[in-house]
Amino acid sequence: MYPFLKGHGTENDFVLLPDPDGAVHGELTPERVRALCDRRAGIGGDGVLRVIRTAAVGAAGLGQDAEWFMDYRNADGSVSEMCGNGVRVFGRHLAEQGLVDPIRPVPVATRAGVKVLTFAGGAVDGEITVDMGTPKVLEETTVAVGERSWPALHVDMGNPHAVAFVDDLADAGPLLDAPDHDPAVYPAGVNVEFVVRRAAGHVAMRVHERGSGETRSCGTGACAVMVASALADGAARDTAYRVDLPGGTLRITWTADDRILMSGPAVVLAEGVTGL
Ligand SMILES: N[C@H](CCC[C@H](N)C(=O)O)C(=O)O
Repeated sequence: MYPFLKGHGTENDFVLLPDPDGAVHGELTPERVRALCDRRAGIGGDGVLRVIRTAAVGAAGLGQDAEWFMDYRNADGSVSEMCGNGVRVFGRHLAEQGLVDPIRPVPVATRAGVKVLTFAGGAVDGEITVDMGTPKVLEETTVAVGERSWPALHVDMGNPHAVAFVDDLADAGPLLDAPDHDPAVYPAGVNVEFVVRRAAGHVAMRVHERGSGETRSCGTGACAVMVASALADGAARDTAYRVDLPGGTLRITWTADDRILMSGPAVVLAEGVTGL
């Protein structure tokens, strides 16, 4: 039997696997990840966060100045470079276990480089702000659901996103399958976000996540939505955007020195053991 915990950030939920030296869980096969994320026969989650020391993770961690590495997997077992909601839950777990001190900024290594977390008021249960690094704004493309298609902006947050503005979030339909996208633009698949404007500096979105389907929230996706919205609005840097998702709200700022800061909650709600 193996230890696990369950957590979420704005209802993007994860199975956490404590594995500090990589000796507990062995190889995290896609089959095992799928079994863990299965909402009927497993624990259930949009993804898995393996909590492992950077020194134990091998090449993916090389050169990263952080003690802990977030080994993220999507619910289908695929590997992704980064998970914004996941890294907040990851940080909350480390702080609750006394493995990091929330008084000081906490660096976390990922496949998209080191992300630095700041706990509001230095409190374990405080809102967490993540420096998500510099966004890459790439080409205009299109996405489609059934007969309907929309222009979309390719934004890379360490993982790939396509952001499409719609008149009504219901226009995107049931989002049961991945929206059609250009494989030449997204050879490794894509997270697709649909966004509507609510007011100046305030948007609402839905997301179909690569490897997990439609989720209640996507942190990197909310950052990509904010970037596309700020560009479309001609917003000044350091303008804070409110991004409403089905699972909650994230606050996102694009700084004058070209970094994206994402603030939001993180909850670890259960722990147990599993034979999966
Ligand atoms: N499905 C995404 C990874 C999880 C991103 C999302 N859960 C977040 O909070 O950023 C991908 O394959 O790039």
